Amino acid sequence: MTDNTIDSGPQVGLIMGSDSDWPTMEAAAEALAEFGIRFEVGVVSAHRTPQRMLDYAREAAGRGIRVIIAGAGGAAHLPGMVASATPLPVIGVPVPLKYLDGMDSLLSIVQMPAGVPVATVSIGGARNAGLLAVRILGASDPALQERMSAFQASLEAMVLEKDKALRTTLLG
Ligand SMILES: Nc1c(C(=O)O)ncn1[C@@H]1O[C@H](COP(=O)(O)O)[C@@H](O)[C@H]1O
Repeated sequence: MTDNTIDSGPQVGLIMGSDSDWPTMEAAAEALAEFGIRFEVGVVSAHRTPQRMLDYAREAAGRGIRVIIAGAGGAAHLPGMVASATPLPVIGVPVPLKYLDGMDSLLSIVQMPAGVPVATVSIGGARNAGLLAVRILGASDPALQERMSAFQASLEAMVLEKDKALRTTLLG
């Protein structure tokens, strides 16, 4: 029997350690929306709400979530801790803060011990996190994969257009 609740529920969980991360994380939401991906957004902190973080990670797969994007700044333990408590793929976004320019977040997220992977994008790379989530979902959804291919073709067309414009400006 089909579980309509799961089929129509969010496919991606977009979480962040604080609402102050939203200006960075918003780009992930935009990318998901561009591809028509159903997603949920929430603040979950390993440091400040450890029980909520564990509950979220343990229940996500059962609710129909298929990919988790987790953004955090500073001592960014959220993505790794979530990955430790779910079998779902977790994409970590290092959020740059006032000090250390996000290097602290990047190193906190990327240096996971073997066995507990977090797919880490660049500092502030939330758009790529959203696009990576689309690609993961597209691996089992040919129509979505086709849309990703079309998006990639549009990138190529955009670059060729820029190349043409630059040459025209420089060479007349
Ligand atoms: N890195 C974490 C975690 C965590 O990893 O559990 N929880 C909050 N934070 C981060 O603290 C920064 C400052 O948060 P506030 O702006 O709320 O003080 C944010 O970038 C957040 O992701």
